[in-house]
Amino acid sequence: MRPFRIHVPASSANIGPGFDSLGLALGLYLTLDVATAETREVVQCSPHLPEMPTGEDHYIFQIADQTAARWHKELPPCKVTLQSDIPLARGLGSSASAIVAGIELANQLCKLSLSPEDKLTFGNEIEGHPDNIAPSIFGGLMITTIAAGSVDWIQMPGVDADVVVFIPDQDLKTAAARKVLPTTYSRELATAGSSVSNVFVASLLSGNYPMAGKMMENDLFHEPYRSDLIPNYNEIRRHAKENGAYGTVISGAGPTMISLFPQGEADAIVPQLQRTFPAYDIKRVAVDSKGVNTTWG
Ligand SMILES: Nc1ncnc2c1ncn2[C@@H]1O[C@H](COP(=O)(O)OP(=O)(O)OP(=O)(O)O)[C@@H](O)[C@H]1O
Ligand SMILES: N[C@@H](CCO)C(=O)O
Repeated sequence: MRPFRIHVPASSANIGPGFDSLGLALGLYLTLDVATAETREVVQCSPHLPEMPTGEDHYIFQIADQTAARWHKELPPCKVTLQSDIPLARGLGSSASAIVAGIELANQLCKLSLSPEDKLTFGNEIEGHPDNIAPSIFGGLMITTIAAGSVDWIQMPGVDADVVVFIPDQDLKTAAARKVLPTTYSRELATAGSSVSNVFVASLLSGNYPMAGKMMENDLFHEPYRSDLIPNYNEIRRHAKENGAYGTVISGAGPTMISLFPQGEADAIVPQLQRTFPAYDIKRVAVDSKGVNTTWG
């Protein structure tokens, strides 16, 4: 087998009112270098990948095994060297990137010829919602739903804005951040919340970013319940707005926050934001437009 490399982008889900539906692929990557070996082995070379099982039990191998089994194949042994720019449990889709990596690993090793739709459907079954899985597979801005009985999606190439992330030095597991959400919403709230989401997506499509920013900051489905879990939630939103941001929201389930700024303006503003919030890693990140990508050595 020729060695190969799998590149999977990070993602930011929800983007405010698009709870469990919207996700943007980001130019931070989980990278797997895969080579022939007698037994399974994982070598991790990144501070973002802390203590984890390095053999049979590694999460990515578990997903690859499930994928192979689903298509009636067995995963052959291999050595995987992992590198990652994606901090774990920060709201940047690390779990989805690991799931997509496992699916793609099985796809290549077992020659499954999976389509992007196959990967999305299976990845969504594992993660339970498609808003991180879809951008990690396709790239760009993904608008998804599972409400019509399948995973249906529309892809936009990206956003005409600069994306800035505020990554705190603490984690928040998605499961914990989902526990604080209501199990049901009234018709009044669901109507209002989905109307905000409708206007948000329409604003992005029509290029009305001031309106998009206003809608971003008016989510009714998750942000009001999670804001107390997010350090400096109000301060970051206010400060970003004072410095020209269209809008700032929780990235995924948090605790990272993400802002959209007018295109070309973020690089000048980031140093000032970093001085105000020194405990954070604040940076402009590109939007990834390719999604999961395999290259052969
Ligand atoms: N590269 C990886 N290898 C193995 N396990 C991983 C990897 N990346 C993520 N995980 C698992 O996923 C968990 C984090 O998933 P979680 O859904 O809580 O956060 P997230 O995906 O980073 O954030 P969000 O879903 O809000 O964007 C980690 O604690 C770890 O168990
Ligand atoms: N839509 C998900 C994204 C994080 O996995 C949530 O907000 O819980």
